[in-house]
Amino acid sequence: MPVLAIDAGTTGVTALVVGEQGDVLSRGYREFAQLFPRPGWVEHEPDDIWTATVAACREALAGTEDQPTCIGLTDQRETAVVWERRTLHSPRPAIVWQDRRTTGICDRLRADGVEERVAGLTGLRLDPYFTGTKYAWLAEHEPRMWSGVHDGSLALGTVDSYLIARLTGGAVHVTDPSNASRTLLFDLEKGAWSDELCDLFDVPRSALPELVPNSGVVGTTDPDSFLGLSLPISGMAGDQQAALFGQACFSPGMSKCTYGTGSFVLTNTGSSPVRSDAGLLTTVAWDLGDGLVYALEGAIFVTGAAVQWLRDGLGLIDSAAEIEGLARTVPDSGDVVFVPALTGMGAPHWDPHARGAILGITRGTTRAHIARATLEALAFEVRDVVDVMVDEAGLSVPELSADGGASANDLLLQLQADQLGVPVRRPVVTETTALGAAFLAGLGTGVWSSTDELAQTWALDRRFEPTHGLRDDGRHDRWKDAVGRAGHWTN
Ligand SMILES: Nc1ncnc2c1ncn2[C@@H]1O[C@H](COP(=O)(O)OP(=O)(O)O)[C@@H](O)[C@H]1O
Ligand SMILES: O=P(O)(O)OC[C@H](O)CO
Repeated sequence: MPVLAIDAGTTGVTALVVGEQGDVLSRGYREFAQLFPRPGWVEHEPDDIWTATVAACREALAGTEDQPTCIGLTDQRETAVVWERRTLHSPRPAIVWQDRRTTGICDRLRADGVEERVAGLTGLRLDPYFTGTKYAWLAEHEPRMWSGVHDGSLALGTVDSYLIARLTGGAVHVTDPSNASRTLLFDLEKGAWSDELCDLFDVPRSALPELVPNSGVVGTTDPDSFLGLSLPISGMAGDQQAALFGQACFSPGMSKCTYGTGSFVLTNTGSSPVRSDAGLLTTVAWDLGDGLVYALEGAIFVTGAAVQWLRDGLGLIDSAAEIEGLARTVPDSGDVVFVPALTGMGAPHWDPHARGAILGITRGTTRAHIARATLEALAFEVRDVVDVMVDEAGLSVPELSADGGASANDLLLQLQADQLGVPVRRPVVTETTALGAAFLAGLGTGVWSSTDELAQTWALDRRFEPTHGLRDDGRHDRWKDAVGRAGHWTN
């Protein structure tokens, strides 16, 4: 009884048909347009996301004889979508999580002294990253459109809610606690929308989706809207939480890092939310119907994107995969340090004014040293987050499970193990966001009976052991020094 998993990511939609052994039977993928209407603004056309979703699913379904019995959905989180309840069309593009236009709103709210209260309720920070600030911007700048949100003709939601509305022909308006916990509108401990936060961001509670658990049937696809299929939608989660689930990190203390455009480290902390004053986010991992499970998260904005910049900005490599061979032609970075703060810094520094820096260049520096310094930077960034988890939050991280596009890079994962001083393990299936969505959906319809059964499907591809002595060889101190210099670069 296979499951169709839809991963609606930031740059494209992946669809997988997943078999009962957690194996991938077929795949589909479609990119969609990234819109940059002004510097620092990032938008998506919701219709484009929907069209890419249908096309990716069509491709995946055509690739296997085994037809799925249910659907799981995971999404890029935080992105704010508005649509007409009646027609399902959007009056304006979605404002993407990467969009920085709400920096001024965050500064104003901070000056009003509400940050501590907001952080206390949500486990997040006042940062343009989060959905509530984007709604507040729409309320302020597009009041005519926003009156439709107040009068009930327009619905609000993140990409999960929007796609479920489209899949069900408008019959269902839901979200789950993992996505809701990224909006700045969700009370983390109560597990419910907060009226106080809705007032603060000028969001009518009635425009928000209904909260449902991450696993269990929430609706059925409308055959007229979705490929002639009538399938139960029975699992959903934000993509980083789905990856934690797909890595079978079901017990407190288990950690994963997804290396994509950015990197996201999540540690399962069980039924109690663990707070951080040092730059980590407290978030809902999932609710399987028996209470909230929480995670501590380090969200790093630029990691794989730095590799893309070497390819597209500098032309040092022709493909992302080439970086490994190039970096292996030198034994080390020759004292070059690259701080890839290309769009500011996320966890644990949270400095939107930081910019990238390459330090330590000499006449002997080659493109191979820059490539190696880039991979070292990715490993340092993740180490900084894990160090805060261990030193400030008191968590133990005895090993890290790696996934995502850049986890194909063996040198990166070896550098990571060396920096962390603990093993890094890579599963056979590294598309863990989609896999997690499939697991949640299959649990919701009885394809799998328990998380114990799911844990059996986790298969090791390779384990990277730390090299003795490299964690404390002085390179990380030089990195920290360089990070300090890259900070507060713009006004
Ligand atoms: N072999 C590799 N080494 C380093 N980075 C890589 C490699 N392959 C892909 N990447 C990087 O991984 C990212 C793509 O990973 P993916 O998981 O698809 O990201 P996303 O879900 O954020 O779109 C790109 O930023 C790319 O530069
Ligand atoms: O779509 P991705 O894989 O870049 O992930 C985006 C994150 O969920 C943003 O918080």
